[in-house]
Amino acid sequence: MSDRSDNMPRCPFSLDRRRFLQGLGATGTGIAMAGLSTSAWARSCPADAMPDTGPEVTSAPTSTATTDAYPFHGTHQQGIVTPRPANGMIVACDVLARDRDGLEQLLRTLTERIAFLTRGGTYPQGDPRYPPADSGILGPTIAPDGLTVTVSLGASLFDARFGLADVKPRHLQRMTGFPNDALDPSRCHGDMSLQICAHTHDTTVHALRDILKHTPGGLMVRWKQEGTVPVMPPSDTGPTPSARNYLGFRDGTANPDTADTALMDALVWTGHDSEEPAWTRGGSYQVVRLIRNFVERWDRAPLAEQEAIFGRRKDSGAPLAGGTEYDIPDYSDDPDGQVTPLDAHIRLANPRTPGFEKHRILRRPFNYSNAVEANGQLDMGLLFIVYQADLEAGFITVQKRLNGEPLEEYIKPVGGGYFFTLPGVIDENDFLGRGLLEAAASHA
Ligand SMILES: C=CC1=C(C)c2cc3[nH]c(cc4nc(cc5[nH]c(cc1n2)c(C)c5CCC(=O)O)C(CCC(=O)O)=C4C)c(C)c3C=C
Ligand SMILES: [Fe+2]
Repeated sequence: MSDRSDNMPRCPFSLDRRRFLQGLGATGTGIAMAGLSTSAWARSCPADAMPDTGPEVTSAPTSTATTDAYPFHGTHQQGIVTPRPANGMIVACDVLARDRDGLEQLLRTLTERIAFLTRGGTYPQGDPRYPPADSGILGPTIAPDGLTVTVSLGASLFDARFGLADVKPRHLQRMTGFPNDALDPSRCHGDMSLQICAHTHDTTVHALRDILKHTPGGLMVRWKQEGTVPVMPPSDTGPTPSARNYLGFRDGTANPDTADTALMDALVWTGHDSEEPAWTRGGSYQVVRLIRNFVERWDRAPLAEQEAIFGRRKDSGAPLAGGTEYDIPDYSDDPDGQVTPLDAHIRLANPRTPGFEKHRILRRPFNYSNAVEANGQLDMGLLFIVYQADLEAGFITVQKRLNGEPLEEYIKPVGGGYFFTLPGVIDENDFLGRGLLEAAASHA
């Protein structure tokens, strides 16, 4: 029994509370049903049950995690033009908050947790009568480890619940299937996506568990996909270093150069279009696609066919016309596709014709390897993540061009969603989504 006698809602992590939630069934739904706001819950937590968000890391981390840290505050969120680390995951969530105040509380909590997790720090031991402040999977000192957590919103968040319809990003829509898709509804859409990336896998898992622990009644995970990319040697000179995908080809080669800020303003960051709501400036459209690779079939396909399908050499990643990986393909002297087939993946995705520049997208994919299918086939593929300033001009245009490509014999999109990545958090007084909520309030 608890020794508390006041009428305040108890700390969400107390034993009593946990039993209460178990009795209700699903954690988040239970809280929502019980009519408790996350803010009331947060207020009821004793200070020593909450992590210390103050000091920078001073002691050496206990794991192999690194002390690389990306600054949290800025015009844009991290995790978009940030170099792709070895581990990434997308967690699509439904928002359980019941009104705009609850949504604001959720966004403020996310801001506070992500600011802490990406900076790192040490947790207090706390009162043993309460659950520990942290899962403990990284030890007592949390190293930043190159962690980025990128928060994006799905079209469903702009339904009637929060009164945000009037300020929805212009192109944000529910993802619909393309001809080769076999979308599994349980792996599609979501009110919010969290892209969590770091050098080590444990850091991403720790961040997710921390965020979920601090947002009871605010978020419920809908689906999740983890992925990895091989770490590339420093000798790699590409603008966004490529890494081999599970079809054995170098992936990322022809990405737009993330160091070119004018190019990023044109291709990746939203808000340069006067028809978008002003609050979207500094955000980006995020597309997530879970694309299964039929690796058993692929591994039996001739090398020449594989290279013709992509339009690149498998060993070096160079265009079929020759040169080295980062040489820009030129199709002008190959109008009939004698060297690079007209339906090669890279030629369809970017024909390099005048005016096509505006359709370029920033790809940030990870390879995934899940369990085994019932028929014994490996469930492997690409956690395809792309960012663009304009969803229609970017992914949707490029995917329509790719519809029917020869690669489709070896791939099957099975899930994903469209999201809008919120602009960055400027300083300590700002929080994720502040501009959106202020715009909605002034529209009312
Ligand atoms: C709708 C956009 C795209 C989807 C979906 C997509 C799936 C997909 N791609 C690969 C592997 C490679 N893609 C490569 C290049 C490339 N792909 C897209 C777009 C989509 N890919 C673009 C825009 C480009 C760049 C084209 C260019 O500008 O030349 C390459 C070549 C190397 C590289 O540039 O990264 C590979 C390899 C897989 C396996 C896949 C789905 C499973
Ligand atoms: Fe591709």
